[in-house]
Amino acid sequence: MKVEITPFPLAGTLAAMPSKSMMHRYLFCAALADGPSSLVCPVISEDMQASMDVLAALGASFTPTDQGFIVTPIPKSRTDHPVRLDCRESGTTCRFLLPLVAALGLSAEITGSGRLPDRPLKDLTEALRRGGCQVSADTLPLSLSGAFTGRQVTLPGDVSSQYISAFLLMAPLLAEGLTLTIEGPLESEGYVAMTLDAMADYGVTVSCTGSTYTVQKGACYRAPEAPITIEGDWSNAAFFLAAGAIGQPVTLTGLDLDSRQGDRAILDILAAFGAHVRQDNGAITVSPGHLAAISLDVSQIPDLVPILAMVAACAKGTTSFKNAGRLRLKESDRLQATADLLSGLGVSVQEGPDSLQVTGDPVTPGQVQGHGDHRMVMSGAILAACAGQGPVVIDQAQAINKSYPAFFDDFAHLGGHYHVISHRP
Ligand SMILES: O=C(O)C1=C[C@@H](OP(=O)(O)O)[C@@H](O)[C@H](O)C1
Ligand SMILES: C=C(OP(=O)(O)O)C(=O)O
Repeated sequence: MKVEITPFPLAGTLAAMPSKSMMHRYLFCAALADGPSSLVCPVISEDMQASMDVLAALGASFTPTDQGFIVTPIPKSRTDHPVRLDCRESGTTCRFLLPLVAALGLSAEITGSGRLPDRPLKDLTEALRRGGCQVSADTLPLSLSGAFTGRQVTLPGDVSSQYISAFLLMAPLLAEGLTLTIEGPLESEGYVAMTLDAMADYGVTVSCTGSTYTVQKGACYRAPEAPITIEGDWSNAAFFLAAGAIGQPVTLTGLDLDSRQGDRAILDILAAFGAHVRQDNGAITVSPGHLAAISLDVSQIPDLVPILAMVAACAKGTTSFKNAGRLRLKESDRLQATADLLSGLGVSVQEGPDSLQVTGDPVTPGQVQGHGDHRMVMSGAILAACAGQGPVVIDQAQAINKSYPAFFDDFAHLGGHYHVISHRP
């Protein structure tokens, strides 16, 4: 899909959509629980659906309710036939799935699409092999068989936190429990905290000493009686909060200020740029200020970088993003894609191996690539609407469905002007 954005600042109030990352975690916990549980999540993105589909292929079932689903867990007795599991483009689904299949002792063919087959899995596949599994390759597609019999795992902290979340999530299925040690600094730490929170809501306590996590023998996921409501998504709310910083005031509701989501840092960062941030009875309003360049270490907040780079394009001076190397491992090479998008719209940008420097400049009209990446499309749309000086065309805009299917509806709700030029992917 190709869309054309005509400049017109966004303004008004919006409800945050449910967190994709939290939903993935609750889906996996619910699918492994000792009975059915209810998840309240009124909007389902493609990535959430990918997790639901692979869990359904393993035997879980999802019965729609008014606002979400009752999840009936994977039965204890399962077929031994190899299953085919398609993770589509969802890195979280894929990383969470591999150790789960191994813990269940199943055989599976695991596939993915888009950029997922190019994204790294090696530390995960090697850990599984050390635990006794057979894994045919270190990227998708791959086949996996043999039960995981390891009792301890060591994983790097600086490639993907999803590896760590994945082994923690499967640990309660192991008869002897699991000790997981993280080597080196832990990046994207908030995502591991989110995993621990979801596990705790399903009755599993993980102890942590320094960089070692332990799930004790006998741990077991217990279905909570009360429905679990998936909290608002800070990573996606960030697009519209940023619109508030560079255009006109925007208010978001449904976000938890005490959330474990690392991307709630968007508020402090926008304030550091010079935007005005106000909280009032759970509603968060961001209004423009005199934006000036800042310097950011983004090792804990990789998903915020594309939209923050758009804010930087509207700030006086040169903003630098450092420790951004893992952005190259996402749905696109997001450092290159961000640099391409900004330079395509006349903004000065310098890309380093793991850094980006963006200088505030007028945003010219133009045609840019969405790189098949939801966060690139949404970033480009916000910049074009709030700071553009003429129409901006973005291709592959259907990528938004990966995390935020209602993005353009919400964009229009806030007054944004877009029209679809072509429906072809
Ligand atoms: O666990 C998760 O839900 C995620 C972890 C992060 O990945 P990395 O830890 O690989 O950086 C983040 O970028 C991704 O969008 C979602
Ligand atoms: C990187 C992302 O997700 P995943 O790793 O699950 O594909 C994302 O949503 O930006």
